Amino acid sequence: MFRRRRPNEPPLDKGVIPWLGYALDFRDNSAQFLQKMQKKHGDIFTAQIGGYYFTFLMDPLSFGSVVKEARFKMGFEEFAHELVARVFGYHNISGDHKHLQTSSTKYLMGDGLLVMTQAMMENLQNLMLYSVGSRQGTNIWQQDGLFHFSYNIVFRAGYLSLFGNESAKQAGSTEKAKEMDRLHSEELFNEFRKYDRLFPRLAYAVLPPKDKLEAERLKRHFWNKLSVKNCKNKDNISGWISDQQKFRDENGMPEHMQDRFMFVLLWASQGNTGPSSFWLLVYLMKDPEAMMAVKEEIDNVIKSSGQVVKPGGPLLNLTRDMLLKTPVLDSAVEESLRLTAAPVLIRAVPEDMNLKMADGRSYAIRKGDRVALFPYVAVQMDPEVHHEPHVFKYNRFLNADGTKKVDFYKNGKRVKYFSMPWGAGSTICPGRFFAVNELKQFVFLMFTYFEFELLNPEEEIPPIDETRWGFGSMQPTHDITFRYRPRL
Ligand code: HEM
Repeated sequence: MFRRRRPNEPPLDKGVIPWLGYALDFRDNSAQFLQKMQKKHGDIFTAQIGGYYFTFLMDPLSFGSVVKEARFKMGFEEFAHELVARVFGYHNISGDHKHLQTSSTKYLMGDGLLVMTQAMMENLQNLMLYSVGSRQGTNIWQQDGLFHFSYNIVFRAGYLSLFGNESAKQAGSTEKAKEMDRLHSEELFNEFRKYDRLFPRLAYAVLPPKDKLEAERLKRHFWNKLSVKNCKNKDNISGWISDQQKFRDENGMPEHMQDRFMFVLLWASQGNTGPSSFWLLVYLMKDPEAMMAVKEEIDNVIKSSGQVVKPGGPLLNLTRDMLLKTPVLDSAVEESLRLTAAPVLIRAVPEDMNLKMADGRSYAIRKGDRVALFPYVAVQMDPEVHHEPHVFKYNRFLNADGTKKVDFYKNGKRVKYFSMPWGAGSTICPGRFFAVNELKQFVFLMFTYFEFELLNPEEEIPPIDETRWGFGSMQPTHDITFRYRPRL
């Protein structure tokens, strides 16, 4: 209450409500709140939010001094453990964050990614090609919400690829096991969406009692469904999941706590990619030139792999190698993430320290405070860095010679962190290569196997739901209807 700004500290704004400070403004619309504060105080300021003092750094040229500062690492872990305990009921053991990183490098990148790409392909094909009946020779138009459709398919395929398939032996046959995969992943998705809707208010600890009970019920549902015991009966469990279980088991973690961790992993791995696949598709569908460029690239990649996808023929074998030959699609993916992925990066300050800005200014930051970056406002929407930042330009991240564009400037200086959908530094999303792969596989299959269009081509892209800023991929306020039918 008595805190005053000291010499060399950033501008301090405590708000008018004691202790709470700006908690409500931040919760209701973090982006708008930060834009207002940036206008009032400039590119660094300290705001009181729910009893904590957060120093927001809004100058992207200075992001390196937060992202690369080793002293923030410990602070982040403490903060993350607290949040995970509150929202998921999971209590960590020593070394488990480090192990998650090592295991993610092994199973979600490099050679591990080859295995995951194959698994994802098989699961996507099981869900997408079966559900439209293309194998049954029908080609009638079907209608769905594009957000629901994309999230549903990408969530379920991602979940099955990581957590494993029904055992063919127990099911009696491979076909029966595939059918069971389709049914139970659908059920899991429906329950997940209920939790997903409660999530922002759960994270801010503002759920009314009835919803709190529902969140508790859902958590238990997932602990049970994803339990180590149930996992043991699955086929094709990914190394990522089995390695996490093995590590915790060997380090004496009780089984019920391991079950809880499985839900943390489901959340981290499936909460963002589905919504992102929706934004990618909807932006492409509203931009005929982008649509054509991506379609042409996909057709060429398939053609040069020597495959012909035709009715009754073999399914498309989309390899990791093929997915590496798509600069246009890569740029479209990056652009849609720039527009719709909006994490807040928070670091706890372990000791009094100085934060150096790119222009030479230096600010004193107090022990116990938090430092935060919100790249969405600070850089992804900065018109100086990204011309017409609200417009989807599928080739924004493409040079004229077809290589990836990485040169973006502010005040004549090169901006290293020009878009940060994955966070950065020691906590950067370890699933990012797998996630981009998933998005591209989904788009490849949509373009290869289906005709699809918005039911009303004039309908605007739905706006972003402003209550979810800070949690990763944003979601739309409402769905948009589209129709699709098999090409083959
Ligand atoms: C479009 C999809 C995705 C987006 C936008 C996304 C974004 C993020 C962000 C912003 C963070 C926090 C970074 C930070 O605080 O600095 C994160 C963490 C994480 N993500 Fe992702 N992610 C996506 C997909 C995935 C997938 C598919 C997986 C796994 C298969 C995954 C696994 C994780 C894990 C385990 C963490 C925690 C890392 C840690 O604590 O060090 N993510 N993700």
